[in-house]
Amino acid sequence: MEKINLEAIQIAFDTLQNVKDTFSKKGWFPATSGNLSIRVKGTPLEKNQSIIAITSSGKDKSIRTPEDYILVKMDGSLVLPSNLKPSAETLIHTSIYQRIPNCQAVFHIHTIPNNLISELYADQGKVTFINHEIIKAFDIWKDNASITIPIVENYFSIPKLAEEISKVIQPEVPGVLIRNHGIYVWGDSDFTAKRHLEAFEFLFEYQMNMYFLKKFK
Ligand SMILES: CSCCC(=O)C(=O)COP(=O)(O)O
Ligand SMILES: [Zn+2]
Repeated sequence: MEKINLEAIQIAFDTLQNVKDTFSKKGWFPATSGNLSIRVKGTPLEKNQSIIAITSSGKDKSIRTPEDYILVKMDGSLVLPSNLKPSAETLIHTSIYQRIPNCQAVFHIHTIPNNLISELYADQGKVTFINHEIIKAFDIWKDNASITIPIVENYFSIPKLAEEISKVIQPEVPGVLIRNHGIYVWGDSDFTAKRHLEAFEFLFEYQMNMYFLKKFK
């Protein structure tokens, strides 16, 4: 059995609970969608030895239960025997931890704005935002700042989806859109991942509103 610090597990579960409650209040987990994870063990350099705490699959994420989180290894297997099922999208989380140096938290949500933007710009495979103050939330501090987020197709096979995501993501842009599915974001802490997610959702809502304003003016 893996040696894991019990205190680290408790901190990770408590953190995920706070994030889950906060996102749930924003309506960011419709119809049991979405999943969250935090690295519990292993430094970013020991990518394959890492252990993450991740949300269980198919739960109503607005409700707290003792079965909400589970520990998994980088191959998606459980650290301890359990009847609980980790997120069906666990392999997307583990591939992001393995691909991105310093990744400590990965959050995934489905919203109308992120789905609409992913569909509107799917043919380009990316969407760029320029000259928004909120781009500073991605630690980009310059005039005429821009950020381009990649968009991948929504494959039914999670290993295939994880592989496609792994191919397009870059450490400098902490997110990826999946067409008509949702967004994955990450950060070097849960605080940073949350900031990135809020900034992306702000940009998507802005762009969506601007699209309709221009169409009907
Ligand atoms: C009704 S949501 C379909 C699955 C999904 O996309 C998702 O984000 C939730 O999956 P999980 O297994 O993590 O609950
Ligand atoms: Zn999803």
